[in-house]
Amino acid sequence: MSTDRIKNLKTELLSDNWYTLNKLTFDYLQSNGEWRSVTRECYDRGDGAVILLYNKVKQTVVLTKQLRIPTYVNGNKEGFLIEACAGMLDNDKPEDCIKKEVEEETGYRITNVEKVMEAYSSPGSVTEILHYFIGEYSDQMKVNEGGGAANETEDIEVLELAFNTAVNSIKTGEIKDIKTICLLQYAQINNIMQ
Ligand SMILES: Nc1nc2c(ncn2[C@@H]2O[C@H](COP(=O)(O)OP(=O)(O)O[C@H]3O[C@H](CO)[C@@H](O)[C@H](O)[C@@H]3O)[C@@H](O)[C@H]2O)c(=O)[nH]1
Ligand SMILES: [Mg+2]
Repeated sequence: MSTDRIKNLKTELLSDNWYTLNKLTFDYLQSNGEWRSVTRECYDRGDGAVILLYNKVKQTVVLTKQLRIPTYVNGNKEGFLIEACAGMLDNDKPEDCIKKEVEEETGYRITNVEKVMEAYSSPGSVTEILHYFIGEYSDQMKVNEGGGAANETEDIEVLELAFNTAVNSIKTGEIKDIKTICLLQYAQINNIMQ
């Protein structure tokens, strides 16, 4: 990883308690032609995958609701967040990861998923790139209650909402998660419910 405008990149570990926080120091060639020394903290939690589960017949989507403590300490009163099903890749390919997460978190066993985009989640400070999928679900695909993997400490509520209600919840502020907003708007723009 090198460009003509970055040199002498040094990485200093600040924390590897759960994920990895590094302090990066480098020389940066500014647009005005001068080199400047820059320091940035950079949090590495690995990459992730997210999916919008949708049903065209019922005009519904399946979302999850769970405690997200960072939102609790930043303005989210009860601390719970409505999100599209998502998980961290660990060592899986994005497509395998997301199918596994769907079954663990929502209880649906789906076979077909479509990748629609990938995007950095918070590029000023977090390394994560997120792989975005959509996938159709039906009642017949339900194989368990969902709620999260048994060996993890997840406590996830599964929500089945009318697509229009979900989209409207962006306006009301009830849905306030960026990956979920991206997928709901992707669905709207591309008319996937039709
Ligand atoms: N002990 C401990 N456990 C943790 C910690 N951070 C996360 N975990 C556990 O690690 C697991 C992560 O669950 P996943 O379903 O794989 O990930 P996610 O939290 O849903 O992440 C998804 O959404 C994030 C937020 O948008 C994304 O950042 C991520 O890439 C992914 O898409 C959960 O059991 C969670 O409790 C921590 O600091 N300590
Ligand atoms: Mg998850």
